[in-house]
Amino acid sequence: MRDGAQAEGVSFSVSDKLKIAKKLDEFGIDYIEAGNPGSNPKDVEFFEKVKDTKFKNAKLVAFGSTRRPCIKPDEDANLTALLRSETSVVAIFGKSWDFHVTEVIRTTLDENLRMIYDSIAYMKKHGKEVVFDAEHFFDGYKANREYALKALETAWQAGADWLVLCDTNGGSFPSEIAEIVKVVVEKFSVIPIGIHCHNDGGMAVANSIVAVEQGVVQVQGTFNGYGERCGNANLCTIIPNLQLKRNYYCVPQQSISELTRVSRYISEVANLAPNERAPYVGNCAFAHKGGMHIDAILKNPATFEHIPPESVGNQRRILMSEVAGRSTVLGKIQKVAPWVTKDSPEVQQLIDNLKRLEHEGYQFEGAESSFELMVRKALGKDHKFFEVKSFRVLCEEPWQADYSALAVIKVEVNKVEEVTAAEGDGPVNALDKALRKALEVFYPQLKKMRLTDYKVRVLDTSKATAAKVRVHIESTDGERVWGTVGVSTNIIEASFNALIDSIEYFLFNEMGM
Ligand SMILES: CC(=O)SCCNC(=O)CCNC(=O)[C@H](O)C(C)(C)COP(=O)(O)OP(=O)(O)OC[C@H]1O[C@@H](n2cnc3c(N)ncnc32)[C@H](O)[C@@H]1OP(=O)(O)O
Ligand SMILES: CC(=O)C(=O)O
Repeated sequence: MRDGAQAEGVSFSVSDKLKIAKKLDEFGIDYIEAGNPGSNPKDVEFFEKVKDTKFKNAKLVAFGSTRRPCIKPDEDANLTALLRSETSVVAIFGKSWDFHVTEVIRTTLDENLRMIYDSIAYMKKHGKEVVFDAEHFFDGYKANREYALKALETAWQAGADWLVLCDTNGGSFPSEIAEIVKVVVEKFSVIPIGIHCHNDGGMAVANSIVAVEQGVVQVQGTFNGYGERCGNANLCTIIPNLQLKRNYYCVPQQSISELTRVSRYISEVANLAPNERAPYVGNCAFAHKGGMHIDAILKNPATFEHIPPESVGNQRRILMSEVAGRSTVLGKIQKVAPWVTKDSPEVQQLIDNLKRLEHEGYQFEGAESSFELMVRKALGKDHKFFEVKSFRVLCEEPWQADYSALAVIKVEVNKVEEVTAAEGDGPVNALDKALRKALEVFYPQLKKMRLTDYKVRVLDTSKATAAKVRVHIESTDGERVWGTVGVSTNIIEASFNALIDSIEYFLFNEMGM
């Protein structure tokens, strides 16, 4: 929570932090580095408020630096703030790279060692469990091995309970990490060692895992890999890798199946879109698109899945597209016509249609309801709920009216006509409102349905404003979510077709057809 909050775009409130801390505790995280009380009043308030919370598993950790040069620990504002936070554990970060001592702190190498010693000894005197984060340890070791090891030794002599090796700039390779961690684990065999990796070279997860293989017993990371610059080691990848594949105990076994839920909860609280392609927990992690993959998955999921998705609380998804085969569409077709088999001629005909339409610009991935309606039409299982006899959309200059567009529509249901008009914030919005208003006269249940997403993609940009566009609409009735698609050179027509599909799909489901 401390390093995660250093990510660009993340700004947790105190109540966000309290919620996340509880969630991490329930999940089974052992240590939660919850904030930096010497940094800002929000973290001070968090540590004040969290005092009333009982945690089942986790120990809360307050984080801060060694004392400033040439002062006593009890004169240091940051160390005072750490004590005031009243956590049983504190993490003290200190310099272990000589270059940082002279360039950043601008003090002597000896004074930096005294800063490490004094700060840790002071915390120990106050009864704290102390984690020493050796900042830039790997770069420091490569530049001046003797000094980097001296920083660790000083922390140990001062009474640190943990020595944590940080790849602060995130540029190390797994082979380097493995080699250096091996030396440290052998040299400091009496004290537990931890690892803290940043992801600037895209190797934070691999670097953390090789460190564990060399004997470290604490991995510092963040959920979803949030953190400074390219982020920290992603615990949503490290935990299942270690626990499911290497039999290390990280969290209670039943928590592993909560991993996807916790990852998405934290992205929700952080107000960041979840990473679709994240290993294990991403929406695409078990999404199969290639026809041959899908055929194999349906025969035996282990053919194209490294673990069962449900073991981390994720789910398998089968995507509809131009690279689909008959096995992909069979399930959708059987929903409408259960007697159809993979070898039925209708299946080949529908897959040919799908590929032709994708070539024309449709994309059925995420718009599978439009495909289902196409199946109904092809198999004669269609139903005409309504007919749109005509519509007209008028656009006005927005600065001359509250609404910028007006739509008039005439629909017919069971030979009864209804004409309505509606204003909207643009032509598509006006058309959507007018269509619903007219249809709600016959189908009041449409009041439950609403649009949740509307996306337009220009397909052939070289034709500029004459280009074909694809419109994707996502709708919900509060319980289900479904997607539909429309393609045309006219954006209103493309939107209209996607809207009509969305309403028809809803009505089929409402009527249980
Ligand atoms: C690798 C990491 O992620 S470590 C954690 C980094 N996190 C953060 O920086 C977020 C929290 N930081 C802050 O809120 C602020 O930087 C504060 C409150 C801690 C300090 O603010 P300021 O006193 O205004 O200093 P400023 O941020 O400009 O500079 C950092 C100071 O910390 C000093 N410093 C850096 N590392 C250490 C260390 N390990 N031990 C002691 N002092 C250190 C620097 O030398 C510099 O001191 P100087 O002003 O005498 O040159
Ligand atoms: C301590 C810390 O956050 C780092 O070295 O990256």
